Amino acid sequence: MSGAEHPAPAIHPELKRLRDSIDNIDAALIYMLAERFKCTQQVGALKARIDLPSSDPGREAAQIERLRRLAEGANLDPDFATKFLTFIIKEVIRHHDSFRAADQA
Ligand SMILES: O=C(O)C(=O)C[C@]1(C(=O)O)C=C[C@@H](O)C=C1
Repeated sequence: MSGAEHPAPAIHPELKRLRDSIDNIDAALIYMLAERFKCTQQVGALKARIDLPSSDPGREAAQIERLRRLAEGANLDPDFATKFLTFIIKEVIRHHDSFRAADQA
């Protein structure tokens, strides 16, 4: 069925404006995450070179404490901020581990 027979319904202008902002914010998040992973990739290489473990629970605890404080100040749920950071760090540790495994192969 062609789009001409079923044209998309008109979108409310306020919903369109809000969705445009959401799309910009989502793009910024992607670019920021990509930059963060570029950094952590270098950290992973350094840690493999100087023989440090992939994870650093003390550093993570400090990061979580700091982000929870920032989240509270920004009216964002601190538990969500914790979950979000923990999710990202878990992926970083996976990258560190696979870098080390490839390096030792
Ligand atoms: O700072 C480090 O040591 C990292 O490896 C980076 C990072 C992070 O993504 O922020 C990841 C794993 C560590 O457990 C702590 C922090």
